[in-house]
Amino acid sequence: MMSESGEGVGLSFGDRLARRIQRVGNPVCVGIDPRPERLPRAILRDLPDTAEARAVACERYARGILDAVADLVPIVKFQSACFEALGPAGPAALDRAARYAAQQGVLTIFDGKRNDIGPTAEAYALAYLDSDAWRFDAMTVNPYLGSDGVTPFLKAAQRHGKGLFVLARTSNPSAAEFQELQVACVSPNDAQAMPLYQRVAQAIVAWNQPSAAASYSGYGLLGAVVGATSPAQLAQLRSQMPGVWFLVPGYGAQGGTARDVAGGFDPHGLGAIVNSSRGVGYAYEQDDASPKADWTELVRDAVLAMIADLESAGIRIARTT
Ligand SMILES: O=C(O)c1cc(=O)[nH]c(=O)n1[C@@H]1O[C@H](COP(=O)(O)O)[C@@H](O)[C@H]1O
Repeated sequence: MMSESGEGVGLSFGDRLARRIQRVGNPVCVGIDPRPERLPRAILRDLPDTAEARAVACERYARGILDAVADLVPIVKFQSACFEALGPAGPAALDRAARYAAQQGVLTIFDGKRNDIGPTAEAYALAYLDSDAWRFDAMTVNPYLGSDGVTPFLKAAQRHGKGLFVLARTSNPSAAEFQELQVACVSPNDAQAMPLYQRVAQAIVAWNQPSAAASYSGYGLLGAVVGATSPAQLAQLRSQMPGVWFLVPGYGAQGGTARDVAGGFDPHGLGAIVNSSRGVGYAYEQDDASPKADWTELVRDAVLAMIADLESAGIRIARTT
């Protein structure tokens, strides 16, 4: 079973992402993180005060964003927490929105940062990658439990041409608390200490190697999440992790700039997707006085501005047809 997007059906996730980025000519990932209190007035107007109504409103918001950007960007990322926060109706709204995204031809990431012990990870992999229950092209995974917690996702992703983005060096203020702890490897031959995120990066490279070697683009099915808020680590990891896609959150609302993310790309402008959720999805809040009637036009303008900003930092991708 491959992506419903029809984008390069038959190709691995790494190749499908490369192809789609080259088709649209930019590496922007639009984050869809709906917060009921921040939805556009046009959606909030006459909204009944029920959980079901809020979930339908968030779905309308997600569809509005997709209508505005699906032809512009390679990929979108749904923040599961924002839908789960709406109660039982939230995940159902997420499912409808994700299916709509697939119909629009844009690739999709389920951002739920899932993991558990092996057998439970298998159940998560069954839900998000193996079965028809959810239709996403990729998902985020937390590697804290070690390789037996990641392997079920890896195997399911391989079976179905899907992708994984594994947390490596996250964008949040406390990221260094554990991720930069110096760890020594168990083998006495390998006594050199390194930050924990570097050890995770090494594991990601090893897990990714077979699919990268078999790909056309050189990029495998695994990605690493590396925040825009640590540009030095991002650039260092790029050189250490050839063939691994980066999902780079933290641009915009968290302070990351185009210059900060530039080190995440390879010389061809591939290798990374840069996420912006609030900076794009709530662009209409900045511009209440805008003569543009439709909030989705302001969201589209924000994406065009982000693309131009990334280009100004040298992130350019040659378009292919
Ligand atoms: O995996 C993620 O997407 C993620 C990892 C990380 O290190 N930092 C991070 O911000 N994210 C997610 O990326 C999005 C960032 O949102 P904005 O700060 O509004 O652009 C949110 O959905 C976060 O949960």
